[in-house]
Amino acid sequence: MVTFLTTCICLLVITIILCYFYLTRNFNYWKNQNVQCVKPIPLFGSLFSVIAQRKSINGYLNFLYKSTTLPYIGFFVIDQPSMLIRDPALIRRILVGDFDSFQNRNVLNNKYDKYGKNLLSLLKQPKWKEVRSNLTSAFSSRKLRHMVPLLVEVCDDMIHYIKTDCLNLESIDCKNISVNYEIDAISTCAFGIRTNSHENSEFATAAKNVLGTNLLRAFQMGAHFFAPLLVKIFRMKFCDPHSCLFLEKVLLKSMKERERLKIVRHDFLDLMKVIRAKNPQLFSRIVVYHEMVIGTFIQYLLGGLESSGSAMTYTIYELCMNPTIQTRLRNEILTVLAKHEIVTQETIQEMVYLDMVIKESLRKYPPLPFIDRACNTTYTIPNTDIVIKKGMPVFISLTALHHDENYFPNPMLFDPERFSSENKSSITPYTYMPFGDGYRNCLGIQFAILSVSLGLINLLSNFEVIPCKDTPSVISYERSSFLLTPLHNKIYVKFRSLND
Ligand code: HEM
Repeated sequence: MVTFLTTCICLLVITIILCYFYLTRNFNYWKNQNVQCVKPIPLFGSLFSVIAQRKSINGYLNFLYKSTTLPYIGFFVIDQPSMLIRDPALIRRILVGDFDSFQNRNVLNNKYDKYGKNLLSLLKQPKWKEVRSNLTSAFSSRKLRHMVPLLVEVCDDMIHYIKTDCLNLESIDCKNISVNYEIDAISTCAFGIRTNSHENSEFATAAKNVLGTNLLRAFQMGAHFFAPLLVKIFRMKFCDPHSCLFLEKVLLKSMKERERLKIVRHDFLDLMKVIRAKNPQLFSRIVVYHEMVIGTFIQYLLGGLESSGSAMTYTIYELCMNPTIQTRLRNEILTVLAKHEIVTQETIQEMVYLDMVIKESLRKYPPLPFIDRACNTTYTIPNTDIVIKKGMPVFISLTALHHDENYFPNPMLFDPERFSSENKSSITPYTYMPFGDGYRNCLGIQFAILSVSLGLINLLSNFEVIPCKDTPSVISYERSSFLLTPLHNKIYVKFRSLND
């Protein structure tokens, strides 16, 4: 009995020692190359504060950025050496000049994940390039022109909802209104599905739950970035499968209906038919085609609803806290609208101050607060001996760059003048990138700006936004989210009719 117990203890000690050596095998990687780095802890790497939920991943990258003035700093994602790039010139190389060495994101693309495997943002080369070039034309200026009247209808739903349900409320969560508006905007413009998410629809709930709202979902998503082994072992999914299944059924029903009635809308679904006809070998099986369409539908919702919804929310919040800016913007909107019978893309382009306000809002609050790339070759940082090995992730903190006093003096001040025609040329390249940059930047930039602009035009020409008792004086953020999500995912304001 004693021998058995001794053997067990010995085996346990040996296992612990082996695990220790395995988990710490890379811990000298940066030290050996004389790169400043954060001291790692076995099992957590440098991410103890993130795993313990003391900091969000965005908060951690921000902290790393501020902890040095050097062009880069090393850290460890569990056992994997990783790097935060601070220097704009090196950022430019990674995103553009040396893109061939940084074509993929660090996030895992899991072949067992029916919905996740077709998300463009998760795809790896060479499939990524093929899909991206096919999808790019969905957002051409001609397509966007067709979308304006559809977006106007969706704005009408939002304004109607606020007028009938919100005006006598003391506080209204403008995040919920903005996200509902964006769900309707993406669904109608890209897929011809007319939803009214403000009316508490099942569709809106499923769309919001794709990313998930609870801690387990946050963990599963985070694991795709930081613990791919766990994803493989436990066959985790990037998106919530129940919500995806619901959305799949709605989409397939809408596709069948369009086939039956021979409806042509020149939207994303029609574009997918053209792509299929041009690439029969790619979509030889209907299941593959459907998976691709559904994957893209979910990608647009994922890419669009939280980020565009947040962009609109934070802009509303800043306008609420800065009444002078709000009045100036409303005056511009009303003056331009008075000159035109209908709103078109040209009408929106005349609203120069609106563009400045949105840009400043995306600076102060980049909805996707960091971007990442995985090195796909062995890369030596130019003019140094520092090697980034194949497979190593590099990160760029958008929040940290956007809030860097050296690039944006008095960074916490909401000042749209930074983007006036006189001032914008003095912004250092690669320090302002709310949509990322380079070949793998955001696919939906123009659509995002169009939908946020139209949403704000309609809100401000109907209502005044004022603070209420629940409006925070400074915004705090959720620590479990990798997006820039406000605390409890809510921001309260009050809407007052302009006719009062
Ligand atoms: C204000 C709103 C938005 C913001 C701030 C935003 C921001 C971003 C950022 C920072 C990235 C990563 C870029 C990089 O790694 O360099 C990204 C990627 C992406 N975004 Fe957006 N986005 C917005 C709206 C949208 C919309 C409306 C759509 C689609 C309808 C969309 C679709 C995508 C896709 C598909 C990708 C992945 C592109 C690829 O990997 O090739 N985004 N977005």
